[in-house]
Amino acid sequence: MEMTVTDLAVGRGGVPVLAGVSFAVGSGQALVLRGPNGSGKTTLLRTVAGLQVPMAGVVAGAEDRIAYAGHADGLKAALSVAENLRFWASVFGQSDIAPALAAFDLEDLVDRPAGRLSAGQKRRLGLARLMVTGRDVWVLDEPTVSLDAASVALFAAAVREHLARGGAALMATHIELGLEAEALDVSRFRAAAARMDAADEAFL
Ligand SMILES: Nc1ncnc2c1ncn2[C@@H]1O[C@H](COP(=O)(O)OP(=O)(O)OP(=O)(O)O)[C@@H](O)[C@H]1O
Repeated sequence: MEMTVTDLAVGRGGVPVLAGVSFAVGSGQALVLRGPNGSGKTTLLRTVAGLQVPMAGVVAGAEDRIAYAGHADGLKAALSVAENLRFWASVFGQSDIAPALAAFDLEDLVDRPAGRLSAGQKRRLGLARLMVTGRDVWVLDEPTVSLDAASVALFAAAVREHLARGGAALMATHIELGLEAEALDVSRFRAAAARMDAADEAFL
């Protein structure tokens, strides 16, 4: 399994943000996107995950294989931790939620409604959902936001396990996860229109 991104151009509100982006992520590999705030990491991840249409280029090899976790947790507040995970497992045709509960230290919280979890607990539940999708390619936008050091370590272990099983991960993060991951700075793909904007600002 390999996801290839070829000459991709992505934008927000019709304005090009990145252009000419090419990379590949295969089984057992992680690629970390770097770049300053506003450089286009979220826009790129959303496009790769199929949540928005590319302005040009192709994403191949990942059809129906991507599990996306973005800034919004997307949890159902009235459902318990276990019910949230069971719901997502059923959507993806899976049934076993026990490994996900264990991996993200959620076993003591199974019956608590998601709406009454702390921010870090919500994030752990949001990430645990990745494990019940059964999908190969995890596309993650700032997955460690709100996580304490112990939870970051749980997350890193879950990613490592996913890679060891032949999965792949593409993520934007400013945190060092201790993974053997390649890094790609998206700044070098900044689109021409975005550069023009910056130049205009500089002259004001
Ligand atoms: N909803 C939107 N409509 C129009 N422009 C947007 C929208 N969201 C973001 N942008 C702009 O698109 C550009 C890229 O934003 P993006 O969120 O992809 O960057 P990022 O690298 O993920 O930033 P951060 O590190 O702050 O999360 C920025 O200039 C931003 O202002």
